[in-house]
Amino acid sequence: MINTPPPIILASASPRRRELLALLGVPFDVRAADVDETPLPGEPPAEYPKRLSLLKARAVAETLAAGIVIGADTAVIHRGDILGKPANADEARAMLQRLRGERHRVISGITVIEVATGKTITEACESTVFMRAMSDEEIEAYIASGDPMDKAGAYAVQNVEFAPVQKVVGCPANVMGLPVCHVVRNLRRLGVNLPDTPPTHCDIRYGYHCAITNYVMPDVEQQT
Ligand SMILES: Cc1cn([C@H]2C[C@H](O)[C@@H](COP(=O)(O)OP(=O)(O)OP(=O)(O)O)O2)c(=O)[nH]c1=O
Repeated sequence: MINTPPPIILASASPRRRELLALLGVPFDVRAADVDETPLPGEPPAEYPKRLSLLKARAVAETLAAGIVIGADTAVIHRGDILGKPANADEARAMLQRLRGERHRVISGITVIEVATGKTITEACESTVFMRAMSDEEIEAYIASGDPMDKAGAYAVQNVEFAPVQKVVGCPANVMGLPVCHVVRNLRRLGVNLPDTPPTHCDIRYGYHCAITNYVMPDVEQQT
């Protein structure tokens, strides 16, 4: 008898997460999870994306009888404040103006749930991002492009025209919304058979790019 592997379900509406997960070369389905993303009063910024990734994965897992569900959430943290997705152009402007020329943390929480057993793993991945000093005019043009509106912190590291990031310390895929190496590690922990993946930031020093995403950053410093 041939054992069919459990389906993988990405609990996300984010096109970036879909693209990043697709790089692993395994089939998966996508189900958006609609959860309340309001931070809890006094919630430590580092806990927030972990809690939301768990909420998203659980919301989808509850609707399924089998499979492995992946939930993720990405938060930009600047001077102790959590910056989510901007609600409007004014918020986008305020976020970009406070982030320019400064460094901030990007933390993604990821949760994997094995539906049949309820086995759940939640982790966080943190990168440090240094933004370039951008002018008010550049910020206005970027807002007019519409790109900031569905991004935490109102920017996309992957936007090559605006190129808002000077340097990333840590994993660039994490900044884009899905730390792929963490996903690989945790799917394997749940017994998922994945094709070999190239070495990445999370396991060895590997040049100035992420070997899974093949995403070349302006200046990515490796972490050991
Ligand atoms: C900082 C940053 C965020 N992002 C994106 C990734 C996420 O899609 C988004 C952060 O918002 P999230 O709330 O983490 O995710 P989402 O609402 O887009 O999707 P879902 O909850 O359905 O999974 O910002 C980038 O694409 N590039 C970046 O540089």
